[in-house]
Amino acid sequence: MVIVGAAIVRNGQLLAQQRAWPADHAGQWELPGGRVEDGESDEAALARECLEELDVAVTVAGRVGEDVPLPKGKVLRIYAASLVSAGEEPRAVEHEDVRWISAQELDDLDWLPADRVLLPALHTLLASP
Ligand SMILES: Nc1nc2c([nH]c(=O)n2[C@H]2C[C@H](O)[C@@H](COP(=O)(O)OP(=O)(O)OP(=O)(O)O)O2)c(=O)[nH]1
Repeated sequence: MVIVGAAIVRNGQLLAQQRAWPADHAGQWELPGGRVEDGESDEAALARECLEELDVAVTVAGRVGEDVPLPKGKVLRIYAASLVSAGEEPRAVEHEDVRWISAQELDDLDWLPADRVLLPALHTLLASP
């Protein structure tokens, strides 16, 4: 099963969201996203999840890093993305918090373990023009 995540970048900053649940992951940070449903493309799943979780429309671009294995045979797959309307402010619909993160702050966040594996690729993404 594929879990897709969106690396949404605006003005050199990455959008991260803080989990409100389950208890053992509450407070930890992740990228917006979720499970790809049957018959759904990765891109469509990302667009749907960003609308549900952040109430924003996104444009999905290329892959970021490699698939990261998750427990129970799942994989985490990240795509670069951008807001359709750059001025629109994402809001935490079902999360504790949502925040724009600079490259300097990236390593200091308490990321979910799989996301930590992707930090080098996320640094590369933020460094690219
Ligand atoms: N969305 C997201 N999930 C992540 C990331 N890193 C990571 O390990 N995960 C894990 C946490 C969860 O076990 C799983 C995604 O679950 P989810 O609860 O966000 O997805 P979902 O809404 O589609 O799941 P569900 O309610 O259908 O069970 O992937 C990440 O960066 N973003």
